[in-house]
Amino acid sequence: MTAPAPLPPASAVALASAVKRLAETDRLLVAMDFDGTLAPFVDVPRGARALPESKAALDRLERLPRTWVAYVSGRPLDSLQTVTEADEDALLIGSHGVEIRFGRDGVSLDLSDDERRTLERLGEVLGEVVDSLPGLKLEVKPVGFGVHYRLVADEHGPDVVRRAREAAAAVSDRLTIRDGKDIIEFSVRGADKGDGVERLREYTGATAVIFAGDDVTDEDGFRVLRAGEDVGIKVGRGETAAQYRVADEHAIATLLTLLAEARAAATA
Ligand SMILES: O=P(O)(O)OC[C@H]1O[C@H](O[C@H]2O[C@H](CO)[C@@H](O)[C@H](O)[C@H]2O)[C@H](O)[C@@H](O)[C@@H]1O
Repeated sequence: MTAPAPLPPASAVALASAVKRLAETDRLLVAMDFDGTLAPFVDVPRGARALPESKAALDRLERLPRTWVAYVSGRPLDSLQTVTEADEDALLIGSHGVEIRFGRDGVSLDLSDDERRTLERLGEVLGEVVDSLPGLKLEVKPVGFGVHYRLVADEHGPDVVRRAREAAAAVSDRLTIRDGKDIIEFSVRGADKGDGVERLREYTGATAVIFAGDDVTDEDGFRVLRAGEDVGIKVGRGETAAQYRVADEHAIATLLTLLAEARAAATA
Protein backbone atom coordinates (compact mmCIF):
# COMPACT_ATOMS: atom_id res chain seq x y z
CA MET A 1 0.00 0.00 0.00
CA THR A 2 1.32 3.48 -0.84
CA ALA A 3 1.98 5.75 2.13
CA PRO A 4 -0.39 8.77 2.27
CA ALA A 5 1.13 12.09 1.15
CA PRO A 6 2.34 14.17 4.15
CA LEU A 7 -0.12 16.86 5.17
CA PRO A 8 1.05 20.48 4.70
CA PRO A 9 1.75 22.29 8.00
CA ALA A 10 -1.27 23.98 9.61
CA SER A 11 0.22 27.44 8.93
CA ALA A 12 0.46 26.68 5.19
CA VAL A 13 -3.18 25.57 5.17
CA ALA A 14 -4.22 28.76 7.03
CA LEU A 15 -2.29 30.93 4.56
CA ALA A 16 -3.78 29.18 1.53
CA SER A 17 -7.24 29.73 2.97
CA ALA A 18 -6.48 33.41 3.70
CA VAL A 19 -5.37 33.84 0.07
CA LYS A 20 -8.61 32.29 -1.19
CA ARG A 21 -10.60 34.66 1.07
CA LEU A 22 -8.60 37.63 -0.24
CA ALA A 23 -9.37 36.66 -3.82
CA GLU A 24 -13.08 37.18 -3.09
CA THR A 25 -12.73 40.76 -1.85
CA ASP A 26 -14.30 43.56 -3.86
CA ARG A 27 -11.16 45.70 -4.46
CA LEU A 28 -7.82 43.95 -3.99
CA LEU A 29 -4.43 45.61 -3.49
CA VAL A 30 -1.38 43.38 -3.93
CA ALA A 31 1.56 45.31 -2.44
CA MET A 32 4.98 43.67 -2.62
CA ASP A 33 8.40 44.48 -1.27
CA PHE A 34 10.99 43.79 -3.97
CA ASP A 35 14.47 42.62 -2.85
CA GLY A 36 14.37 39.39 -0.84
CA THR A 37 10.63 38.99 -1.49
CA LEU A 38 10.13 38.93 -5.26
CA ALA A 39 13.81 38.94 -6.24
CA PRO A 40 16.65 36.84 -4.79
CA PHE A 41 19.61 38.88 -3.52
CA VAL A 42 22.44 39.51 -5.97
CA ASP A 43 25.76 41.32 -5.64
CA VAL A 44 24.91 44.16 -8.01
CA PRO A 45 21.60 45.86 -7.07
CA ARG A 46 20.68 46.87 -10.62
CA GLY A 47 20.94 43.20 -11.69
CA ALA A 48 18.12 42.03 -9.37
CA ARG A 49 14.92 40.73 -11.04
CA ALA A 50 11.73 39.14 -9.73
CA LEU A 51 11.47 35.37 -10.13
CA PRO A 52 9.71 34.77 -13.49
CA GLU A 53 6.79 32.95 -11.79
CA SER A 54 6.18 35.96 -9.50
CA LYS A 55 6.43 38.42 -12.38
CA ALA A 56 3.95 36.40 -14.46
CA ALA A 57 1.49 36.18 -11.55
CA LEU A 58 1.73 39.93 -10.83
CA ASP A 59 1.27 40.77 -14.52
CA ARG A 60 -1.83 38.56 -14.56
CA LEU A 61 -3.20 40.13 -11.36
CA GLU A 62 -2.67 43.63 -12.75
CA ARG A 63 -4.88 42.87 -15.74
CA LEU A 64 -7.80 41.62 -13.62
CA PRO A 65 -10.79 43.83 -12.72
CA ARG A 66 -10.73 45.75 -9.40
CA THR A 67 -7.19 44.51 -8.73
CA TRP A 68 -4.07 46.66 -8.23
CA VAL A 69 -0.41 45.66 -8.01
CA ALA A 70 2.08 47.92 -6.21
CA TYR A 71 5.78 47.70 -5.42
CA VAL A 72 6.84 49.05 -2.02
CA SER A 73 10.62 49.28 -1.76
CA GLY A 74 13.63 50.92 -0.19
CA ARG A 75 15.00 51.51 -3.68
CA PRO A 76 14.79 54.90 -5.33
CA LEU A 77 11.86 55.08 -7.80
CA ASP A 78 13.99 55.00 -10.94
CA SER A 79 15.84 51.92 -9.78
CA LEU A 80 12.56 50.30 -8.72
CA GLN A 81 10.99 50.98 -12.12
CA THR A 82 14.00 49.38 -13.85
CA VAL A 83 14.23 46.21 -11.77
CA THR A 84 10.47 45.56 -11.62
CA GLU A 85 10.18 46.17 -15.38
CA ALA A 86 6.86 47.74 -14.43
CA ASP A 87 4.94 49.75 -17.00
CA GLU A 88 4.42 53.50 -16.71
CA ASP A 89 1.05 53.12 -15.01
CA ALA A 90 2.53 51.11 -12.15
CA LEU A 91 1.97 52.02 -8.52
CA LEU A 92 5.42 52.54 -7.01
CA ILE A 93 6.50 53.47 -3.51
CA GLY A 94 10.26 54.05 -3.31
CA SER A 95 12.86 55.10 -0.72
CA HIS A 96 10.99 53.25 2.06
CA GLY A 97 7.81 55.31 1.64
CA VAL A 98 9.30 58.72 0.88
CA GLU A 99 8.94 58.61 -2.92
CA ILE A 100 5.52 58.01 -4.46
CA ARG A 101 4.56 57.50 -8.10
CA PHE A 102 1.07 56.36 -9.03
CA GLY A 103 1.13 56.20 -12.81
CA ARG A 104 1.48 59.80 -13.90
CA ASP A 105 0.76 61.16 -10.43
CA GLY A 106 3.73 61.67 -8.19
CA VAL A 107 4.76 63.52 -5.09
CA SER A 108 7.50 66.08 -5.56
CA LEU A 109 10.20 65.83 -2.91
CA ASP A 110 10.94 69.57 -2.71
CA LEU A 111 14.03 69.28 -0.54
CA SER A 112 14.71 72.24 1.74
CA ASP A 113 18.07 74.03 1.66
CA ASP A 114 18.86 72.48 5.01
CA GLU A 115 18.14 68.98 3.68
CA ARG A 116 20.28 69.62 0.59
CA ARG A 117 23.22 70.76 2.72
CA THR A 118 22.87 67.73 4.97
CA LEU A 119 22.77 65.41 1.96
CA GLU A 120 25.86 67.01 0.46
CA ARG A 121 27.85 66.66 3.68
CA LEU A 122 26.52 63.13 4.26
CA GLY A 123 27.66 62.08 0.78
CA GLU A 124 31.15 63.37 1.54
CA VAL A 125 31.60 61.58 4.88
CA LEU A 126 30.02 58.31 3.75
CA GLY A 127 32.10 58.49 0.55
CA GLU A 128 35.21 58.51 2.77
CA VAL A 129 33.98 55.42 4.63
CA VAL A 130 33.28 53.60 1.37
CA ASP A 131 36.67 54.54 -0.11
CA SER A 132 38.43 53.06 2.92
CA LEU A 133 37.77 49.42 2.00
CA PRO A 134 37.58 47.73 -1.43
CA GLY A 135 34.16 46.20 -2.07
CA LEU A 136 32.12 48.85 -0.24
CA LYS A 137 29.64 50.71 -2.45
CA LEU A 138 27.73 53.94 -1.91
CA GLU A 139 24.19 53.98 -3.32
CA VAL A 140 22.99 57.52 -3.91
CA LYS A 141 19.28 58.05 -3.27
CA PRO A 142 17.12 61.17 -3.65
CA VAL A 143 16.83 61.62 0.11
CA GLY A 144 19.84 59.74 1.41
CA PHE A 145 22.52 57.12 0.91
CA GLY A 146 23.01 53.40 1.32
CA VAL A 147 26.36 51.93 2.29
CA HIS A 148 26.48 48.42 0.77
CA TYR A 149 28.85 45.89 2.32
CA ARG A 150 27.68 42.61 0.71
CA LEU A 151 31.00 42.32 -1.14
CA VAL A 152 33.33 42.64 1.86
CA ALA A 153 34.32 39.79 4.18
CA ASP A 154 31.72 39.09 6.91
CA GLU A 155 34.03 40.11 9.74
CA HIS A 156 34.26 43.68 8.36
CA GLY A 157 30.48 44.24 8.35
CA PRO A 158 30.01 45.39 11.98
CA ASP A 159 32.98 47.78 11.73
CA VAL A 160 31.67 49.31 8.50
CA VAL A 161 28.27 49.84 10.11
CA ARG A 162 29.84 51.41 13.20
CA ARG A 163 32.03 53.78 11.16
CA ALA A 164 29.17 54.76 8.85
CA ARG A 165 26.95 55.50 11.86
CA GLU A 166 29.66 57.62 13.50
CA ALA A 167 30.35 59.55 10.31
CA ALA A 168 26.64 60.24 9.77
CA ALA A 169 26.11 61.25 13.42
CA ALA A 170 28.78 63.92 12.99
CA VAL A 171 26.69 65.46 10.19
CA SER A 172 23.22 65.38 11.75
CA ASP A 173 21.36 63.87 14.69
CA ARG A 174 18.05 64.00 12.80
CA LEU A 175 18.67 61.30 10.20
CA THR A 176 16.49 58.24 9.74
CA ILE A 177 18.80 55.23 9.90
CA ARG A 178 17.83 51.79 8.60
CA ASP A 179 19.77 48.56 8.91
CA GLY A 180 19.04 46.23 6.00
CA LYS A 181 20.53 43.12 4.41
CA ASP A 182 24.23 44.00 3.97
CA ILE A 183 23.33 47.68 3.78
CA ILE A 184 23.00 50.58 6.20
CA GLU A 185 20.94 53.52 5.01
CA PHE A 186 20.71 57.15 6.06
CA SER A 187 17.85 59.42 5.04
CA VAL A 188 16.91 63.04 5.63
CA ARG A 189 13.21 62.08 5.43
CA GLY A 190 11.44 59.75 7.84
CA ALA A 191 8.39 58.31 6.03
CA ASP A 192 8.12 54.52 6.13
CA LYS A 193 6.51 51.62 4.28
CA GLY A 194 3.45 51.81 6.55
CA ASP A 195 2.80 55.31 5.19
CA GLY A 196 3.27 53.90 1.69
CA VAL A 197 0.77 51.07 2.19
CA GLU A 198 -1.79 53.51 3.64
CA ARG A 199 -1.37 55.88 0.66
CA LEU A 200 -1.93 52.93 -1.66
CA ARG A 201 -5.01 51.80 0.27
CA GLU A 202 -6.50 55.28 0.00
CA TYR A 203 -5.62 55.66 -3.71
CA THR A 204 -7.06 52.29 -4.76
CA GLY A 205 -9.98 52.17 -2.32
CA ALA A 206 -8.87 48.63 -1.50
CA THR A 207 -11.21 46.49 0.59
CA ALA A 208 -8.31 44.12 1.36
CA VAL A 209 -4.52 44.32 1.09
CA ILE A 210 -1.86 41.63 0.84
CA PHE A 211 1.64 42.83 1.72
CA ALA A 212 4.78 40.67 1.81
CA GLY A 213 8.31 41.61 2.84
CA ASP A 214 11.52 40.13 4.21
CA ASP A 215 13.28 42.94 6.04
CA VAL A 216 13.01 45.02 9.21
CA THR A 217 11.74 48.02 7.23
CA ASP A 218 8.77 45.92 6.05
CA GLU A 219 7.53 45.70 9.64
CA ASP A 220 6.10 49.23 9.29
CA GLY A 221 4.01 47.89 6.43
CA PHE A 222 2.78 44.90 8.46
CA ARG A 223 1.79 47.15 11.35
CA VAL A 224 -0.80 49.09 9.32
CA LEU A 225 -2.56 45.96 8.06
CA ARG A 226 -6.08 45.32 9.38
CA ALA A 227 -6.77 42.07 11.21
CA GLY A 228 -9.48 39.97 9.60
CA GLU A 229 -9.30 41.83 6.27
CA ASP A 230 -5.66 42.09 5.16
CA VAL A 231 -2.89 39.52 4.89
CA GLY A 232 0.73 40.20 5.94
CA ILE A 233 3.46 37.72 5.04
CA LYS A 234 6.99 37.73 6.43
CA VAL A 235 9.57 36.13 4.12
CA GLY A 236 12.33 34.25 5.97
CA ARG A 237 13.52 34.48 9.55
CA GLY A 238 13.28 37.25 12.13
CA GLU A 239 10.72 38.74 14.49
CA THR A 240 7.64 40.03 12.77
CA ALA A 241 4.26 41.65 13.19
CA ALA A 242 3.01 39.73 10.13
CA GLN A 243 0.36 37.06 10.62
CA TYR A 244 2.00 34.60 8.24
CA ARG A 245 5.49 33.49 7.32
CA VAL A 246 6.97 31.73 4.29
CA ALA A 247 10.52 30.46 3.74
CA ASP A 248 11.71 32.39 0.69
CA GLU A 249 11.04 34.11 -2.64
CA HIS A 250 10.05 30.79 -4.23
CA ALA A 251 7.23 30.35 -1.72
CA ILE A 252 6.04 33.88 -2.56
CA ALA A 253 6.04 32.95 -6.25
CA THR A 254 3.84 29.92 -5.53
CA LEU A 255 1.51 32.01 -3.39
CA LEU A 256 1.15 34.77 -6.00
CA THR A 257 0.38 32.16 -8.65
CA LEU A 258 -2.34 30.70 -6.40
CA LEU A 259 -3.73 34.19 -5.73
CA ALA A 260 -3.78 35.10 -9.44
CA GLU A 261 -5.64 31.88 -10.26
CA ALA A 262 -8.20 32.38 -7.47
CA ARG A 263 -8.68 36.09 -8.26
CA ALA A 264 -9.19 35.36 -11.97
CA ALA A 265 -11.93 32.88 -11.06
CA ALA A 266 -13.52 35.27 -8.54
CA THR A 267 -13.63 38.22 -10.95
CA ALA A 268 -14.60 36.26 -14.11
O1 LIG B 1 12.71 47.36 0.27
P1 LIG B 1 13.42 46.46 -0.69
O2 LIG B 1 12.76 46.37 -2.03
O3 LIG B 1 13.68 45.10 -0.08
O4 LIG B 1 14.85 47.16 -0.94
C1 LIG B 1 15.86 47.13 0.08
C2 LIG B 1 17.20 47.49 -0.53
O5 LIG B 1 17.37 46.65 -1.67
C3 LIG B 1 18.55 46.81 -2.44
O6 LIG B 1 19.65 46.31 -1.69
C4 LIG B 1 19.49 44.92 -1.37
O7 LIG B 1 19.41 44.13 -2.58
C5 LIG B 1 20.61 44.15 -3.38
C6 LIG B 1 20.31 43.36 -4.65
O8 LIG B 1 19.97 42.03 -4.35
C7 LIG B 1 21.78 43.58 -2.59
O9 LIG B 1 22.99 43.63 -3.36
C8 LIG B 1 21.96 44.40 -1.27
O10 LIG B 1 22.95 43.78 -0.44
C9 LIG B 1 20.64 44.45 -0.49
O11 LIG B 1 20.75 45.30 0.65
C10 LIG B 1 18.76 48.25 -2.83
O12 LIG B 1 20.03 48.42 -3.41
C11 LIG B 1 18.55 49.23 -1.68
O13 LIG B 1 18.50 50.55 -2.18
C12 LIG B 1 17.21 48.94 -0.99
O14 LIG B 1 17.01 49.83 0.10
